[in-house]
Amino acid sequence: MRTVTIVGASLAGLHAARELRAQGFDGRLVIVGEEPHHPYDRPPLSKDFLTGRADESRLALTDADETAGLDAEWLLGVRARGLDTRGRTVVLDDGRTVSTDGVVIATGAAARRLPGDSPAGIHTLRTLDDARALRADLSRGPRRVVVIGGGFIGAETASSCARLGHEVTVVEAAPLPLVPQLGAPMAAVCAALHRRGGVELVTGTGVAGLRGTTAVTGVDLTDGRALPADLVIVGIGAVPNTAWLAGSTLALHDGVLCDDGCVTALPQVVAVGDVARVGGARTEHWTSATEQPRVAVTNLLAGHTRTTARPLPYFWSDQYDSRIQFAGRYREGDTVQVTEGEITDDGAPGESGFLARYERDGRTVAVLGVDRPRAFMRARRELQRAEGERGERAAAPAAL
Ligand SMILES: NC(=O)c1ccc[n+]([C@@H]2O[C@H](COP(=O)([O-])OP(=O)(O)OC[C@H]3O[C@@H](n4cnc5c(N)ncnc54)[C@H](O)[C@@H]3O)[C@@H](O)[C@H]2O)c1
Repeated sequence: MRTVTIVGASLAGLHAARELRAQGFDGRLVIVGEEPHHPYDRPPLSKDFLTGRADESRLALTDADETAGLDAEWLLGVRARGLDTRGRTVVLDDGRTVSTDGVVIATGAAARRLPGDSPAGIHTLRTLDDARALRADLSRGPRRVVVIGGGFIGAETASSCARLGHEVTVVEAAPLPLVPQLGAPMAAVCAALHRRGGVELVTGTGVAGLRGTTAVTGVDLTDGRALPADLVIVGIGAVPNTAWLAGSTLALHDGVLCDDGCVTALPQVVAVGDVARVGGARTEHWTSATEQPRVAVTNLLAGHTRTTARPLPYFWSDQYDSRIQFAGRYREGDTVQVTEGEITDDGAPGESGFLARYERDGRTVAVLGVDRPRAFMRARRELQRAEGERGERAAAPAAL
Protein backbone atom coordinates (compact mmCIF):
# COMPACT_ATOMS: atom_id res chain seq x y z
CA MET A 1 0.00 0.00 0.00
CA ARG A 2 1.74 3.16 -1.16
CA THR A 3 -0.94 5.79 -0.50
CA VAL A 4 -3.60 5.91 2.19
CA THR A 5 -6.23 8.66 2.24
CA ILE A 6 -8.12 9.49 5.39
CA VAL A 7 -11.34 11.32 4.64
CA GLY A 8 -12.37 13.30 7.72
CA ALA A 9 -9.93 15.34 9.81
CA SER A 10 -11.45 15.10 13.24
CA LEU A 11 -10.85 12.84 16.25
CA ALA A 12 -11.23 9.48 14.47
CA GLY A 13 -9.28 10.66 11.40
CA LEU A 14 -6.41 11.93 13.54
CA HIS A 15 -6.27 8.67 15.48
CA ALA A 16 -6.21 6.75 12.21
CA ALA A 17 -3.23 8.84 11.05
CA ARG A 18 -1.42 8.20 14.33
CA GLU A 19 -2.11 4.47 14.06
CA LEU A 20 -0.93 4.26 10.46
CA ARG A 21 2.45 5.73 11.39
CA ALA A 22 2.64 3.79 14.68
CA GLN A 23 1.96 0.54 12.82
CA GLY A 24 4.76 1.22 10.36
CA PHE A 25 3.00 2.66 7.31
CA ASP A 26 5.67 4.81 5.66
CA GLY A 27 3.93 5.66 2.40
CA ARG A 28 2.07 8.78 1.31
CA LEU A 29 -0.61 9.84 3.78
CA VAL A 30 -3.32 12.27 2.69
CA ILE A 31 -5.88 13.71 5.12
CA VAL A 32 -8.95 15.44 3.67
CA GLY A 33 -11.07 17.63 5.94
CA GLU A 34 -14.19 19.64 5.15
CA GLU A 35 -13.57 22.12 7.96
CA PRO A 36 -10.68 24.57 7.58
CA HIS A 37 -9.32 23.64 11.04
CA HIS A 38 -6.82 21.04 12.15
CA PRO A 39 -8.45 18.42 14.41
CA TYR A 40 -9.96 19.88 17.56
CA ASP A 41 -11.85 18.44 20.51
CA ARG A 42 -15.63 18.73 20.27
CA PRO A 43 -16.82 17.86 23.82
CA PRO A 44 -15.85 21.27 25.30
CA LEU A 45 -17.84 23.11 22.61
CA SER A 46 -21.15 22.68 24.46
CA LYS A 47 -19.57 23.13 27.89
CA ASP A 48 -16.48 25.16 28.82
CA PHE A 49 -16.05 26.76 25.40
CA LEU A 50 -19.64 28.00 25.40
CA THR A 51 -19.40 29.41 28.92
CA GLY A 52 -16.06 31.08 28.13
CA ARG A 53 -14.10 28.96 30.63
CA ALA A 54 -11.99 27.47 27.82
CA ASP A 55 -10.67 29.36 24.84
CA GLU A 56 -9.88 27.99 21.40
CA SER A 57 -6.26 27.21 22.18
CA ARG A 58 -7.48 24.52 24.61
CA LEU A 59 -9.37 22.68 21.86
CA ALA A 60 -6.45 21.65 19.62
CA LEU A 61 -5.95 17.86 19.44
CA THR A 62 -2.55 18.07 17.83
CA ASP A 63 0.38 20.45 17.53
CA ALA A 64 3.05 21.44 15.02
CA ASP A 65 5.52 18.83 16.32
CA GLU A 66 3.05 16.01 15.90
CA THR A 67 1.81 17.11 12.48
CA ALA A 68 5.41 17.32 11.29
CA GLY A 69 6.01 13.81 12.63
CA LEU A 70 2.93 12.41 10.91
CA ASP A 71 4.29 13.66 7.59
CA ALA A 72 0.81 13.90 6.05
CA GLU A 73 -0.61 16.09 3.29
CA TRP A 74 -3.49 17.99 4.91
CA LEU A 75 -6.16 19.04 2.44
CA LEU A 76 -8.36 21.18 4.70
CA GLY A 77 -11.44 23.25 3.89
CA VAL A 78 -12.43 20.91 1.07
CA ARG A 79 -15.10 18.21 0.94
CA ALA A 80 -14.74 14.81 -0.61
CA ARG A 81 -17.46 14.49 -3.25
CA GLY A 82 -17.03 10.89 -4.32
CA LEU A 83 -15.14 7.63 -3.91
CA ASP A 84 -14.40 5.64 -7.02
CA THR A 85 -13.57 2.28 -5.53
CA ARG A 86 -12.67 0.75 -8.90
CA GLY A 87 -10.38 3.55 -9.96
CA ARG A 88 -9.21 3.90 -6.35
CA THR A 89 -9.73 7.63 -6.40
CA VAL A 90 -11.12 10.13 -3.92
CA VAL A 91 -12.81 12.99 -5.78
CA LEU A 92 -12.80 16.41 -4.09
CA ASP A 93 -15.36 19.21 -4.35
CA ASP A 94 -12.86 21.59 -5.93
CA GLY A 95 -12.24 19.18 -8.82
CA ARG A 96 -9.01 17.68 -7.52
CA THR A 97 -8.64 13.91 -7.26
CA VAL A 98 -6.44 11.80 -5.00
CA SER A 99 -5.28 8.41 -6.29
CA THR A 100 -5.06 6.05 -3.39
CA ASP A 101 -4.55 2.40 -2.46
CA GLY A 102 -6.35 2.50 0.87
CA VAL A 103 -9.11 4.68 2.34
CA VAL A 104 -10.11 5.39 5.92
CA ILE A 105 -13.61 6.85 6.04
CA ALA A 106 -13.86 9.14 9.07
CA THR A 107 -16.41 11.72 7.90
CA GLY A 108 -18.43 11.72 11.12
CA ALA A 109 -21.97 13.01 11.36
CA ALA A 110 -23.74 16.33 10.88
CA ALA A 111 -26.30 17.99 13.13
CA ARG A 112 -29.85 17.12 12.10
CA ARG A 113 -31.81 20.26 11.24
CA LEU A 114 -35.45 21.24 11.42
CA PRO A 115 -37.09 21.31 7.98
CA GLY A 116 -37.65 24.63 6.23
CA ASP A 117 -35.87 27.97 6.24
CA SER A 118 -34.40 29.25 9.48
CA PRO A 119 -34.67 32.88 10.59
CA ALA A 120 -31.63 34.40 12.38
CA GLY A 121 -31.09 33.18 15.93
CA ILE A 122 -31.44 29.45 15.16
CA HIS A 123 -28.35 27.44 16.01
CA THR A 124 -27.09 23.89 15.81
CA LEU A 125 -23.92 22.86 17.63
CA ARG A 126 -21.52 20.43 16.07
CA THR A 127 -18.52 22.36 14.78
CA LEU A 128 -16.16 25.01 16.10
CA ASP A 129 -17.75 27.53 13.72
CA ASP A 130 -21.22 26.63 15.10
CA ALA A 131 -19.94 27.14 18.64
CA ARG A 132 -18.31 30.48 17.78
CA ALA A 133 -21.58 31.73 16.27
CA LEU A 134 -23.65 30.53 19.25
CA ARG A 135 -21.21 32.02 21.76
CA ALA A 136 -21.29 35.37 19.95
CA ASP A 137 -25.10 35.37 19.86
CA LEU A 138 -25.34 34.50 23.57
CA SER A 139 -22.93 37.27 24.47
CA ARG A 140 -25.44 39.90 23.34
CA GLY A 141 -27.06 40.01 26.80
CA PRO A 142 -29.65 37.91 28.62
CA ARG A 143 -31.93 36.10 26.20
CA ARG A 144 -34.89 33.77 26.22
CA VAL A 145 -33.37 30.56 24.95
CA VAL A 146 -35.41 27.59 23.73
CA VAL A 147 -33.44 24.37 23.32
CA ILE A 148 -35.10 21.82 21.06
CA GLY A 149 -34.12 18.26 22.03
CA GLY A 150 -33.18 17.06 25.50
CA GLY A 151 -30.35 14.73 24.44
CA PHE A 152 -26.66 15.40 25.03
CA ILE A 153 -26.42 18.62 23.05
CA GLY A 154 -29.70 19.88 24.48
CA ALA A 155 -28.87 19.12 28.10
CA GLU A 156 -25.28 20.40 27.91
CA THR A 157 -26.08 23.62 26.07
CA ALA A 158 -29.09 24.26 28.34
CA SER A 159 -26.90 23.99 31.42
CA SER A 160 -24.24 26.23 29.85
CA CYS A 161 -26.86 28.84 28.89
CA ALA A 162 -28.37 28.74 32.39
CA ARG A 163 -24.92 29.22 33.89
CA LEU A 164 -24.50 32.29 31.67
CA GLY A 165 -27.71 33.76 33.13
CA HIS A 166 -30.11 33.14 30.25
CA GLU A 167 -33.70 32.06 30.72
CA VAL A 168 -33.85 28.53 29.30
CA THR A 169 -36.61 26.12 28.27
CA VAL A 170 -35.86 22.65 26.89
CA VAL A 171 -38.40 21.00 24.59
CA GLU A 172 -38.11 17.21 24.37
CA ALA A 173 -40.38 15.08 22.19
CA ALA A 174 -40.12 12.00 24.44
CA PRO A 175 -41.69 11.82 27.93
CA LEU A 176 -38.19 12.04 29.48
CA PRO A 177 -34.79 13.03 28.08
CA LEU A 178 -32.07 10.41 27.44
CA VAL A 179 -34.30 7.35 27.87
CA PRO A 180 -32.68 5.39 24.99
CA GLN A 181 -29.25 5.88 26.57
CA LEU A 182 -30.06 5.50 30.30
CA GLY A 183 -33.55 3.99 30.68
CA ALA A 184 -36.48 5.77 32.33
CA PRO A 185 -35.48 5.68 36.03
CA MET A 186 -32.08 7.29 35.43
CA ALA A 187 -33.45 9.59 32.72
CA ALA A 188 -35.70 10.97 35.48
CA VAL A 189 -32.52 11.98 37.35
CA CYS A 190 -31.45 14.03 34.31
CA ALA A 191 -34.88 15.68 34.26
CA ALA A 192 -34.38 16.58 37.94
CA LEU A 193 -31.00 18.12 37.10
CA HIS A 194 -32.74 20.51 34.69
CA ARG A 195 -35.23 21.49 37.40
CA ARG A 196 -32.49 21.97 39.97
CA GLY A 197 -30.55 24.07 37.44
CA GLY A 198 -33.51 26.43 37.03
CA VAL A 199 -34.36 25.26 33.51
CA GLU A 200 -37.90 24.46 32.46
CA LEU A 201 -38.25 21.08 30.77
CA VAL A 202 -41.25 20.63 28.48
CA THR A 203 -41.62 16.98 27.47
CA GLY A 204 -43.87 14.87 25.29
CA THR A 205 -44.26 17.51 22.61
CA GLY A 206 -42.52 18.27 19.35
CA VAL A 207 -42.06 21.45 17.39
CA ALA A 208 -44.73 22.55 14.93
CA GLY A 209 -42.81 25.56 13.61
CA LEU A 210 -40.66 28.56 14.32
CA ARG A 211 -41.92 32.12 14.57
CA GLY A 212 -40.17 35.14 13.09
CA THR A 213 -39.29 36.25 9.59
CA THR A 214 -35.86 37.84 9.83
CA ALA A 215 -35.09 36.87 13.45
CA VAL A 216 -36.67 34.12 15.52
CA THR A 217 -39.33 35.28 17.99
CA GLY A 218 -40.80 32.01 19.22
CA VAL A 219 -41.38 28.30 18.88
CA ASP A 220 -44.80 26.73 18.21
CA LEU A 221 -45.23 23.34 19.85
CA THR A 222 -47.29 20.45 18.50
CA ASP A 223 -49.45 20.54 21.66
CA GLY A 224 -50.65 24.05 20.69
CA ARG A 225 -48.47 26.04 23.06
CA ALA A 226 -46.12 28.79 21.90
CA LEU A 227 -42.83 29.63 23.61
CA PRO A 228 -41.32 33.10 23.14
CA ALA A 229 -37.65 32.94 22.14
CA ASP A 230 -34.80 35.23 21.14
CA LEU A 231 -32.48 32.34 20.44
CA VAL A 232 -33.13 28.68 19.60
CA ILE A 233 -30.68 25.79 19.83
CA VAL A 234 -31.60 22.69 17.84
CA GLY A 235 -30.13 19.46 19.27
CA ILE A 236 -32.24 16.76 17.67
CA GLY A 237 -29.59 14.23 16.76
CA ALA A 238 -26.93 13.67 14.14
CA VAL A 239 -26.94 12.20 10.63
CA PRO A 240 -23.90 10.22 9.41
CA ASN A 241 -22.03 11.94 6.59
CA THR A 242 -22.37 9.32 3.84
CA ALA A 243 -23.92 11.33 0.96
CA TRP A 244 -20.51 11.62 -0.73
CA LEU A 245 -20.33 7.80 -0.92
CA ALA A 246 -23.66 7.40 -2.76
CA GLY A 247 -22.02 6.49 -6.07
CA SER A 248 -19.55 4.04 -4.55
CA THR A 249 -20.19 0.32 -4.21
CA LEU A 250 -20.13 0.52 -0.40
CA ALA A 251 -23.17 -0.59 1.61
CA LEU A 252 -24.73 2.40 3.36
CA HIS A 253 -27.50 2.23 5.92
CA ASP A 254 -27.43 4.78 8.71
CA GLY A 255 -23.66 4.84 8.31
CA VAL A 256 -21.04 2.86 6.42
CA LEU A 257 -21.59 -0.85 7.02
CA CYS A 258 -18.50 -2.65 8.27
CA ASP A 259 -17.68 -5.87 10.07
CA ASP A 260 -16.44 -6.09 13.67
CA GLY A 261 -13.02 -5.06 12.42
CA CYS A 262 -14.21 -1.77 10.84
CA VAL A 263 -13.67 -3.26 7.35
CA THR A 264 -16.24 -2.54 4.62
CA ALA A 265 -17.10 -4.98 1.82
CA LEU A 266 -13.81 -3.83 0.24
CA PRO A 267 -10.68 -4.74 2.22
CA GLN A 268 -8.93 -1.55 1.13
CA VAL A 269 -11.66 0.64 2.67
CA VAL A 270 -12.26 0.89 6.42
CA ALA A 271 -14.53 3.19 8.41
CA VAL A 272 -14.16 4.65 11.92
CA GLY A 273 -15.95 7.03 14.27
CA ASP A 274 -19.50 8.39 14.12
CA VAL A 275 -19.96 7.45 10.44
CA ALA A 276 -19.09 3.76 10.91
CA ARG A 277 -21.70 1.08 11.60
CA VAL A 278 -19.36 -1.48 13.13
CA GLY A 279 -20.77 -4.98 13.52
CA GLY A 280 -24.32 -3.62 13.32
CA ALA A 281 -23.97 -0.71 15.74
CA ARG A 282 -23.08 2.94 15.31
CA THR A 283 -21.80 4.46 18.54
CA GLU A 284 -21.44 8.22 18.44
CA HIS A 285 -19.06 8.29 21.37
CA TRP A 286 -15.73 10.05 21.75
CA THR A 287 -14.07 6.87 23.04
CA SER A 288 -15.20 4.79 20.02
CA ALA A 289 -13.54 7.32 17.72
CA THR A 290 -10.28 6.87 19.61
CA GLU A 291 -10.43 3.05 19.91
CA GLN A 292 -11.69 1.91 16.50
CA PRO A 293 -8.77 3.29 14.43
CA ARG A 294 -6.25 0.83 15.95
CA VAL A 295 -8.28 -2.17 14.78
CA ALA A 296 -9.26 -0.54 11.46
CA VAL A 297 -5.67 0.33 10.56
CA THR A 298 -4.35 -3.13 11.51
CA ASN A 299 -6.90 -4.68 9.16
CA LEU A 300 -6.34 -2.14 6.39
CA LEU A 301 -2.61 -2.82 6.37
CA ALA A 302 -3.19 -6.60 6.59
CA GLY A 303 -5.61 -6.51 3.64
CA HIS A 304 -8.23 -8.51 5.53
CA THR A 305 -10.01 -8.61 8.92
CA ARG A 306 -7.27 -9.90 11.16
CA THR A 307 -8.54 -8.45 14.39
CA THR A 308 -11.88 -7.35 15.74
CA ALA A 309 -12.86 -5.25 18.68
CA ARG A 310 -16.01 -4.73 20.64
CA PRO A 311 -14.90 -2.33 23.33
CA LEU A 312 -17.32 -1.58 26.11
CA PRO A 313 -19.16 1.62 25.09
CA TYR A 314 -18.43 4.55 27.39
CA PHE A 315 -19.63 8.12 27.45
CA TRP A 316 -19.75 11.01 29.83
CA SER A 317 -21.76 14.19 29.93
CA ASP A 318 -21.47 17.31 32.07
CA GLN A 319 -24.86 18.74 32.93
CA TYR A 320 -25.23 21.61 35.40
CA ASP A 321 -22.74 20.82 38.16
CA SER A 322 -22.93 17.06 37.65
CA ARG A 323 -20.77 14.63 35.74
CA ILE A 324 -22.68 11.69 34.30
CA GLN A 325 -20.59 8.64 33.29
CA PHE A 326 -21.99 5.52 31.68
CA ALA A 327 -20.36 2.30 30.51
CA GLY A 328 -21.92 -0.78 28.97
CA ARG A 329 -24.95 -1.58 26.88
CA TYR A 330 -28.39 -0.66 28.16
CA ARG A 331 -31.44 -2.42 26.74
CA GLU A 332 -35.11 -1.83 27.52
CA GLY A 333 -36.15 -4.26 30.26
CA ASP A 334 -32.85 -4.13 32.17
CA THR A 335 -33.33 -3.50 35.87
CA VAL A 336 -31.37 -0.71 37.52
CA GLN A 337 -30.43 -0.25 41.13
CA VAL A 338 -28.50 2.40 43.05
CA THR A 339 -25.69 0.55 44.83
CA GLU A 340 -23.70 3.48 46.29
CA GLY A 341 -24.72 7.00 47.26
CA GLU A 342 -28.26 8.19 46.83
CA ILE A 343 -30.89 9.97 44.80
CA THR A 344 -32.60 12.65 46.90
CA ASP A 345 -36.33 13.31 47.29
CA ASP A 346 -36.31 15.85 44.45
CA GLY A 347 -35.07 13.06 42.14
CA ALA A 348 -31.59 14.57 41.68
CA PRO A 349 -28.27 13.08 42.87
CA GLY A 350 -27.34 13.43 46.54
CA GLU A 351 -24.33 15.50 47.59
CA SER A 352 -21.82 12.70 47.00
CA GLY A 353 -23.53 11.43 43.88
CA PHE A 354 -24.42 7.80 43.25
CA LEU A 355 -23.49 4.65 41.40
CA ALA A 356 -26.15 2.52 39.70
CA ARG A 357 -25.86 -0.94 38.15
CA TYR A 358 -27.96 -2.27 35.29
CA GLU A 359 -28.72 -6.00 35.46
CA ARG A 360 -29.93 -8.50 32.86
CA ASP A 361 -30.30 -12.23 33.47
CA GLY A 362 -28.53 -11.88 36.81
CA ARG A 363 -25.42 -10.13 35.53
CA THR A 364 -24.30 -6.50 35.39
CA VAL A 365 -24.48 -5.14 31.83
CA ALA A 366 -23.90 -1.44 32.46
CA VAL A 367 -22.93 1.01 35.17
CA LEU A 368 -23.84 4.65 35.67
CA GLY A 369 -22.04 7.07 37.91
CA VAL A 370 -23.22 10.57 38.75
CA ASP A 371 -20.63 12.65 40.61
CA ARG A 372 -18.99 9.43 41.83
CA PRO A 373 -15.95 9.19 39.53
CA ARG A 374 -13.78 6.80 41.56
CA ALA A 375 -16.52 4.27 42.23
CA PHE A 376 -17.57 4.53 38.59
CA MET A 377 -14.07 3.86 37.25
CA ARG A 378 -13.77 0.84 39.53
CA ALA A 379 -17.15 -0.51 38.39
CA ARG A 380 -16.28 0.17 34.75
CA ARG A 381 -13.03 -1.78 35.08
CA GLU A 382 -14.87 -4.70 36.72
CA LEU A 383 -17.41 -4.71 33.91
CA GLN A 384 -14.65 -4.58 31.27
CA ARG A 385 -12.93 -7.54 32.93
CA ALA A 386 -16.15 -9.55 33.15
CA GLU A 387 -17.03 -8.78 29.51
CA GLY A 388 -13.52 -9.76 28.41
CA GLU A 389 -13.76 -13.08 30.24
CA ARG A 390 -17.18 -13.75 28.75
CA GLY A 391 -15.79 -12.98 25.28
CA GLU A 392 -12.87 -15.38 25.83
CA ARG A 393 -15.19 -18.14 27.05
CA ALA A 394 -17.40 -17.66 23.99
CA ALA A 395 -14.38 -17.86 21.68
CA ALA A 396 -12.79 -20.89 23.41
CA PRO A 397 -13.34 -24.34 21.84
CA ALA A 398 -15.84 -26.44 23.77
CA ALA A 399 -14.25 -28.85 26.29
CA LEU A 400 -14.30 -32.50 25.29
N1 LIG B 1 -21.45 13.94 26.22
C1 LIG B 1 -21.61 13.36 25.06
O1 LIG B 1 -21.36 12.16 24.90
C2 LIG B 1 -22.09 14.18 23.92
C3 LIG B 1 -22.28 15.54 24.08
C4 LIG B 1 -22.74 16.27 23.00
C5 LIG B 1 -23.01 15.63 21.82
N2 LIG B 1 -22.82 14.31 21.70
C6 LIG B 1 -23.14 13.64 20.44
O2 LIG B 1 -23.62 14.59 19.54
C7 LIG B 1 -24.66 14.03 18.77
C8 LIG B 1 -25.88 14.90 18.70
O3 LIG B 1 -26.42 15.10 20.01
P1 LIG B 1 -27.93 15.43 20.16
O4 LIG B 1 -28.16 15.80 21.56
O5 LIG B 1 -28.34 16.36 19.09
O6 LIG B 1 -28.65 14.04 19.83
P2 LIG B 1 -29.33 12.97 20.78
O7 LIG B 1 -29.75 11.85 19.90
O8 LIG B 1 -28.51 12.71 21.98
O9 LIG B 1 -30.66 13.71 21.32
C9 LIG B 1 -31.66 14.22 20.48
C10 LIG B 1 -32.93 14.42 21.30
O10 LIG B 1 -33.81 15.23 20.56
C11 LIG B 1 -35.13 14.72 20.69
N3 LIG B 1 -35.88 15.19 19.53
C12 LIG B 1 -35.75 14.79 18.24
N4 LIG B 1 -36.56 15.52 17.45
C13 LIG B 1 -37.20 16.42 18.24
C14 LIG B 1 -38.16 17.46 18.01
N5 LIG B 1 -38.59 17.74 16.77
N6 LIG B 1 -38.61 18.17 19.07
C15 LIG B 1 -38.17 17.90 20.32
N7 LIG B 1 -37.26 16.94 20.60
C16 LIG B 1 -36.79 16.21 19.57
C17 LIG B 1 -34.95 13.23 20.80
O11 LIG B 1 -36.05 12.62 21.45
C18 LIG B 1 -33.66 13.14 21.62
O12 LIG B 1 -33.94 13.12 23.00
C19 LIG B 1 -24.96 12.68 19.33
O13 LIG B 1 -24.32 11.81 18.48
C20 LIG B 1 -24.30 12.68 20.65
O14 LIG B 1 -23.82 11.38 20.99
C21 LIG B 1 -22.37 13.57 22.73
